[in-house]
Amino acid sequence: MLYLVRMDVNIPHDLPQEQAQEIKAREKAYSQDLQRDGRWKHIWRVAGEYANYSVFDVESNDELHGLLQALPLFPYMKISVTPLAQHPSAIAQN
Ligand SMILES: O=C(O)C[C@H]1C=CC(=O)O1
Repeated sequence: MLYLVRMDVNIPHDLPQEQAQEIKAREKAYSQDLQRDGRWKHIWRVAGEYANYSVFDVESNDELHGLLQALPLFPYMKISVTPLAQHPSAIAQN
């Protein structure tokens, strides 16, 4: 199942810089592991914003929720999820 996910990041200004850098490094490693195993299919920066649009390919809502909840930046993100279905006019099956 495919999901379009938007993540808006809002790290509090009073979080120590070193701690923020450590969380971002863990986030990057976690994200890249999921990209390598194929469950995090796309990640795009929203131009001009500390936000991304991502596409996940997972088995269920529960699996997606588990992956998102484990994001190191999860406490500092607003996340919105849109389930995707096939469009009848699409020439490619995703
Ligand atoms: O920078 C972001 O958009 C937030 C987050 C998502 C993946 C990652 O490495 O950082």
